[in-house]
Amino acid sequence: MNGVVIVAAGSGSRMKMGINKQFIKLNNKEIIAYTIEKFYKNDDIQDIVVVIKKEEEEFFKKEIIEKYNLHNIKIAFGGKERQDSVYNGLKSLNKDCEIVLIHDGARPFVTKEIIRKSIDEAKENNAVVVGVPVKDTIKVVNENKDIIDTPNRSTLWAVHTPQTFKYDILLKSYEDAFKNNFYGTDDAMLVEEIGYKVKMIEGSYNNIKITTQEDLSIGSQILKDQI
Ligand SMILES: Nc1ccn([C@@H]2O[C@H](COP(=O)(O)OP(=O)(O)OP(=O)(O)O)[C@@H](O)[C@H]2O)c(=O)n1
Ligand SMILES: C[C@](O)(CO)[C@H](O)COP(=O)(O)O
Repeated sequence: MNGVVIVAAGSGSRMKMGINKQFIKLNNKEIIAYTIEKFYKNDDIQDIVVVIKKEEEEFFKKEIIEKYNLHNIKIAFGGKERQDSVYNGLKSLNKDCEIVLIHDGARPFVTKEIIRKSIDEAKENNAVVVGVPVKDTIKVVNENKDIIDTPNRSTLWAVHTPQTFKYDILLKSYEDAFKNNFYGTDDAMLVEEIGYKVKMIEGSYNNIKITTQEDLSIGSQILKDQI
């Protein structure tokens, strides 16, 4: 059985619109509704957990679950950091979950192909993330903004979600991380920390995370192109 944890319990502080960015509408539909539907209308996925803020439960049930007729979606509640939210979602998955995908609620442009490829590769390789090669030259700077390094661009990828794992490996990585008070900025970091290899697979430059207001107009354009 394949399950997905969709994390949507952030605050959207960089969006600066005073609401959880996941409830902002793009072309008349909420961002989180697009994201859930990518997994809901997908035969490769049998179990869906959406992690939300406790105080947004009523709104989420009425304005997303009921409005878009979504059945058998499980709800878990988020924590302080993204990592806490993912862990709460992981614990709500069906006990016979073999492959788990972790996906940001704020990445509505994930495709069926990316989901399929992630599951196939995770079965072979235990742990995989999607990403894209960076197009810009990346500089490392110090606190004074002096450039201190220019890493070789051919080794650099920007990492997206889904990040996909054999369930047992991811659960163990999360348990160890909390034991050691280790916090990462993505799921793969926790798996790397306990010594597993994580494979990168090429995703799409359109699989953006809606983070700032600029991303809303980019997102509307991607939607038009996808229709
Ligand atoms: N405690 C948290 C923090 C983040 N997320 C989710 O993780 C994803 C990626 O996080 P990010 O883009 O940083 O979202 P926010 O935390 O909402 O945004 P910001 O950092 O601008 O406040 C989002 O779908 C967000 O809802 C979550 O479920 N729980
Ligand atoms: C997991 C992630 O989507 C990879 O890019 C990202 O790290 C989560 O969001 P944040 O912006 O780093 O909080």
